[in-house]
Amino acid sequence: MPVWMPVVAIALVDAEGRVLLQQRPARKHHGGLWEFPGGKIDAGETPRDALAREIAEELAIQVKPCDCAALLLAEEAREGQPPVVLMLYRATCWRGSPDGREGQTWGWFTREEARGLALAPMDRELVERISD
Ligand SMILES: Nc1nc2c([nH]c(=O)n2[C@@H]2O[C@H](COP(=O)(O)OP(=O)(O)OP(=O)(O)O)[C@@H](O)[C@H]2O)c(=O)[nH]1
Repeated sequence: MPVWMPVVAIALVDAEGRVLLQQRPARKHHGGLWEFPGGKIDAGETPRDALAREIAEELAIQVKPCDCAALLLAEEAREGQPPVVLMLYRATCWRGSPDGREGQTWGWFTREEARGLALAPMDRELVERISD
């Protein structure tokens, strides 16, 4: 088992400054909570490659690795499991229209609206730290 779990996620920001958040499937860790799209980085992938892959799988949009800017880092300890280290990127351009390909509920939210969601713990902190 790895000693830590690298996870990559993205704040997709639309023309009105809202971010895209989606709800985790009930059966998964943090089930039902809202988070940024993304996932675990596979062996041999760079964070940006992992982002492009996850976003295409989850939302059917194409984000070029060069259009992703590194933004924030967060860590979460987990009982009996390796800690998660989440690398959050930001992008304002992509190709295609988001479509929840894994059946997830998703939407665009202002910071104020995001505060009202049941966010995953790291995401609650990240939403506050994203600058305007
Ligand atoms: N994608 C994503 N994961 C997050 C966020 N915040 C957060 O705590 N996590 C946690 O990071 C881990 C990422 O796992 P994941 O389940 O999204 O990754 P994955 O799709 O590659 O996993 P899988 O193939 O096992 O389903 C989970 O423990 C998840 O709860 C976030 O904003 N985005």
